[in-house]
Amino acid sequence: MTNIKLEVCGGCNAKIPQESLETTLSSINNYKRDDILVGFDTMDDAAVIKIDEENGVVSTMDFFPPMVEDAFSFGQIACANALSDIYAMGAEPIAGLNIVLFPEDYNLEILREILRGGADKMIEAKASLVGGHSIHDPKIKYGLSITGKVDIKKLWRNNTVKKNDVLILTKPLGVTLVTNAYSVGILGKEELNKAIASMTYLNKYAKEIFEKYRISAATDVTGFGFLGHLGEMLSDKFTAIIDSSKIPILDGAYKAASEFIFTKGGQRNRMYFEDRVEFLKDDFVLEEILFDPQTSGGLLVSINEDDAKCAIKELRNFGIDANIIGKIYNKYDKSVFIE
Ligand SMILES: Nc1ncnc2c1ncn2[C@@H]1O[C@H](COP(=O)(O)OP(=O)(O)OP(=O)(O)O)[C@@H](O)[C@H]1O
Ligand SMILES: [Mg+2]
Repeated sequence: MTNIKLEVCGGCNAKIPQESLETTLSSINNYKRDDILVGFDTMDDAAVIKIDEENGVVSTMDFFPPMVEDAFSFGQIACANALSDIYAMGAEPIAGLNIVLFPEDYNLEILREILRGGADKMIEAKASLVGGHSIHDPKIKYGLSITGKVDIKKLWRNNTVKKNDVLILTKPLGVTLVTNAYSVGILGKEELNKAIASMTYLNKYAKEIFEKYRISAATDVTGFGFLGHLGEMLSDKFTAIIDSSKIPILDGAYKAASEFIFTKGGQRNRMYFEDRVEFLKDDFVLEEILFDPQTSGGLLVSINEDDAKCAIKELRNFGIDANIIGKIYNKYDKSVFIE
């Protein structure tokens, strides 16, 4: 154990914005193999390689700077976040490689704690750590590349929502607002600990429940915020009407946004997406929460309306505070309406 506190500067708030990523990637030449089922062109959560008519290999990587001071918790969060993209594809994680950037003059006890945190979540996921890569760098960054497997007929893509489906979100929003508000003394340990508990919670459990139902599309809500990731799901073909009163929100997030704890990532997300959304309510604080970048956020799924009530019941019985938060319609002038 170490009591040394990490410098907090990141999580998914550190991600390069959606627009910059899309324009940069679209200009890169790429060799197209027939067995690549999902690449980066649809901005999905992970890549999928077809092995045969039934089996696919799923591959993803994620790393970022710390968003909490405690090294063990940071390791847990980074690993839960990396695993999450596998669950968002409806897949099962098999193996992980650690990605470590660590300052030359830092106490190695800190690194051990970060790696212990990551290993703890790999064990919970029943996935094996099989290696990694470690270099010196002026700022700590940690994450994993995860490989998983999937039945390709049951693969969940991010942009295949169906009209009349409803949307379920499995974790509360507001983690970057809460962690930033804690850093400047506006919120206390109680709110921070709830945010950490949410970020370390594996999406494995929600995924295993959703597998029993008709899911047409899924993603995890991370750096581009709830609205950015919802936008990827809708592409330019569908519109969602969201009932904001049903959106789960972390304790303290509303207070943080009311006290003008605006995050850089949240402002970037707003600039990218605000033209596609109509807020039917006058609530600027709620808007900030919907644009807030999430680290290790919940699954956002598009599910058959007839299945949704049973799925919600099962999620709640399991202790996951999920709600039906909206519905999918044919494309209207805006992509999202917030009621
Ligand atoms: N430098 C890069 N080169 C090629 N593809 C990239 C690069 N950075 C991101 N991508 C791809 O862009 C898409 C969107 O990336 P992004 O990191 O937002 O997805 P994600 O892994 O679902 O995010 P998160 O881990 O926050 O859930 C993914 O398909 C990802 O593989
Ligand atoms: Mg993702």
